[in-house]
Amino acid sequence: MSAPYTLVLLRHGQSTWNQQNLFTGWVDVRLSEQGTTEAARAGVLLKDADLLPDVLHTSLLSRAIQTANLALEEADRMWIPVKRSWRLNERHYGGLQGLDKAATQAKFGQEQFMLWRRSYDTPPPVLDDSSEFSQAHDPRYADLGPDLPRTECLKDVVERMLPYWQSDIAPDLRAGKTVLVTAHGNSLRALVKHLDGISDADIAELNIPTGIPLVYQLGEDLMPLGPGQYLDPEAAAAGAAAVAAQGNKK
Ligand SMILES: O=C(O)[C@@H](CO)OP(=O)(O)O
Repeated sequence: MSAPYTLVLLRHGQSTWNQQNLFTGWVDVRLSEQGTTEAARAGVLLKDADLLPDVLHTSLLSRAIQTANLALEEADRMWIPVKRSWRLNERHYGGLQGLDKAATQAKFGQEQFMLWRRSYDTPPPVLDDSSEFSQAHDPRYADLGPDLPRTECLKDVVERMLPYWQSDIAPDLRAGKTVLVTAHGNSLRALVKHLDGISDADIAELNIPTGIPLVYQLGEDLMPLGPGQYLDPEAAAAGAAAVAAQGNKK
């Protein structure tokens, strides 16, 4: 098949921990009620735009899987093939997993908080394997061995996500399939950084809203032919602003 190729990125709907304003990372929390509504609406938006996915790629985290299921049910595409990979997981938030974002900002100050949250190459402290928020003993990651992260910065996410983009997503795009990738705020920031050529400094400003499909048309080189388009731009702008403000939430 020849270009343009169609790629749809979808961050999971609001999770219970997004709702409670907690750092989540690899902790496997589910969608909130609002999140299930957002996920189903994402499917309606896809259907209304006549963007019917032929193949789905998700992370191994339940909130992304639930989101894809709900969206594909609305779009009547539950039957499409699925591949899941830890490489699409949220950024591992290390020792911040399970902590309240506003309390963390109050305790460490805004500068340190933003460094951990949005700098490109400063990872949070390592999470100990004995923590209740650790994934060291989670069977879904049993084959990862030394690849299992205990903290990650966005640079680490780019480095573990891009090989999957090349090996698994790119061939589906080149085969002419409409590809849906259902993932997370920071794994999608990593992918958008690659696609839009955003600098290490400027990526700090990018926030991805929950539950709104972001559509790219890609050329032969699998780079965008134009800017990505949210299917509901107004809701996307409001959602991104809400994500940006999470440290200030009471
Ligand atoms: O907590 C997290 O895992 C992420 C996404 O919800 O948060 P942040 O936007 O602060 O990187």
